[in-house]
Amino acid sequence: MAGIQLHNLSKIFKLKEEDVVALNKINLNIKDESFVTIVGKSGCGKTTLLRILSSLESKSEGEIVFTQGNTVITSPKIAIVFQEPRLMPWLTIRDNMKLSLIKIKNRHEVNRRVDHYLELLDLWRFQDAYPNQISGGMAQRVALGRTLCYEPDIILMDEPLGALDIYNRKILQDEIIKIFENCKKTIVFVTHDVDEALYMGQQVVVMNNGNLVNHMRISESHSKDMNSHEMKALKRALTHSIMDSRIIRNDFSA
Ligand SMILES: Nc1ncnc2c1ncn2[C@@H]1O[C@H](COP(=O)(O)OP(=O)(O)OP(=O)(O)O)[C@@H](O)[C@H]1O
Repeated sequence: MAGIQLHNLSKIFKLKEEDVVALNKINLNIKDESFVTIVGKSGCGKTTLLRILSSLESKSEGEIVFTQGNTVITSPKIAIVFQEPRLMPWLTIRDNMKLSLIKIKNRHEVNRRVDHYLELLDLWRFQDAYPNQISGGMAQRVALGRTLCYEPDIILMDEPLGALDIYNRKILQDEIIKIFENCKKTIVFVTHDVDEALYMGQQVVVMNNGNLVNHMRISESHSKDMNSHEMKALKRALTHSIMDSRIIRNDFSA
């Protein structure tokens, strides 16, 4: 497990005509074993942040510090789940899940992990099927299983449920929460959906135009009633900060 501290993190894309500030000196502290959701309009910098955290993109300025308790660590295991499951069509579900374990030579350990996550994600019956024989929701569950097999310290999720219908979305939301509670990972989950951000996160971070504009801590329990007065009020406040680009805080490191 690992925590993440962002210090004045910036990303500027240099285009021919102009510079695009995708992240503007943001400061954020994500604690070890916490579930943080990031919500904001399209283009506000959510994906850029995840891509920098996972080293798919370089930062322009600032610092990222990974921690374990009070100790700074250099290279935590980080995995990313995308909106599309990105499965290999010529491999079975079982073999797709093994892909993240390619560096592990011990076959017993590989099978132990794959068996464990096939079971946990209720994919056991489908282990010999191919991706074109399963539904979209199930394919995303396989993508999640492949990530969990890797046993990362930090899981970054970029709109992982965005392509699913509302029913499968709900089921997977609860499964991801259950996995978080069982496996105690640090999860950073990006979504456009305010309800999803509130329902899933222990903390919700709002981004707007490359800035951090709000940071809410939600009650510890994940059994949230989205129709309660408290959640409705939080939803109103979140929506307001997503829509109002005048508010800029950028420092939520405390
Ligand atoms: N490779 C790139 N080159 C130039 N500009 C980029 C690049 N990637 C992202 N941007 C710009 O950076 C800003 C943030 O983009 P980003 O994809 O991080 O937003 P987002 O919040 O994830 O959007 P969405 O929800 O639509 O995925 C946008 O203005 C985008 O056009």
